Amino acid sequence: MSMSEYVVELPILDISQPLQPSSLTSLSKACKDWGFFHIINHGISKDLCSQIHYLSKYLFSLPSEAKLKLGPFSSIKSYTPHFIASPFFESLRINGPNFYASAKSSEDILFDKQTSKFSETLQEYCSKMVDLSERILKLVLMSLEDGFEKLFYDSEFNKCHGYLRINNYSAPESFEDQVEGLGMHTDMSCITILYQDEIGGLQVRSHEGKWIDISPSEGTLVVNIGDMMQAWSNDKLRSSEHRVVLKQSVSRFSLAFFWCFEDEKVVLAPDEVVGDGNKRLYNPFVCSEYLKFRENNQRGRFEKVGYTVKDFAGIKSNL
Ligand SMILES: O=C(O)CCC(=O)C(=O)O
Ligand SMILES: [Fe+2]
Repeated sequence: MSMSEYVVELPILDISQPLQPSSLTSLSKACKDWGFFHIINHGISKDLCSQIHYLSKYLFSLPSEAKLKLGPFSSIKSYTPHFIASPFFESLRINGPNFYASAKSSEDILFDKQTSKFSETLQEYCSKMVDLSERILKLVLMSLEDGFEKLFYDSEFNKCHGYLRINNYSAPESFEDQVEGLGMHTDMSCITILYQDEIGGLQVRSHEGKWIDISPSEGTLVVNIGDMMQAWSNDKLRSSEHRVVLKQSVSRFSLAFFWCFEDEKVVLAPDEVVGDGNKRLYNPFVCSEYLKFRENNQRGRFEKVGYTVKDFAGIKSNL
């Protein structure tokens, strides 16, 4: 077996300029095979990411009692403490469309009304993410077939909304080589845009079940396809299982922006997307029903996610 079987070259799209046909071809292949690709020249400065990292570090360093005022059993529910996703993972959620207001309601509870740039900074980051999500989604549609972005963006994706998860991974002390910071899962979004710090540890699962590193690279953001797009595209786009592994004594930080269909959306691949003579692989389903399904299957289990959109809405005779 040669080493090359373990290495994957994901395309790096320069999204500051129109994509060349060859870039569209590699985008289309990456979305089908891996559901992951990279973007550069995206307009998110290193400084903005460092600022959020710095402000978040302070936030996560607060005592648990303070953080637990933000959830999961409080009315605001923006905080996910350790031992829900994994012993090493905690996160804060910022909801759109008014990201400022969402960040501010967490900030006011945590920071005792003292002024910080937390909400302003997150508003800036998230509004840029909204803009990026729209542009990237159009490129993904275009990669399915030229013209699909015009045919489907406004009719199918105009009510999409976004939310950000600020992910903080604490350093494992254990002497095992690999500890899961976030177990294997698929994202429930249409697409996810991820900033990861320089530590690494994000891995995507190949069709054969091998874990492949998605290494960080400065100035690069990771984009991945979520379950909603997998179902909507009738499996022409892949929502891959991925996870985060941690190194001993090293903490890690990431920002995951999820761009999603509205809750009441009925997800159904259009005929043009399924294509003549192809079988439809999913029954239509309401977005919020799938979110509920995942929540119920996930609660209290941090080792594995076992259930995806295939289990929920996949047409059984095709499985
Ligand atoms: O922290 C990361 O790099 C990945 C996070 C992730 O997959 C998620 O939040 O869904
Ligand atoms: Fe994820």
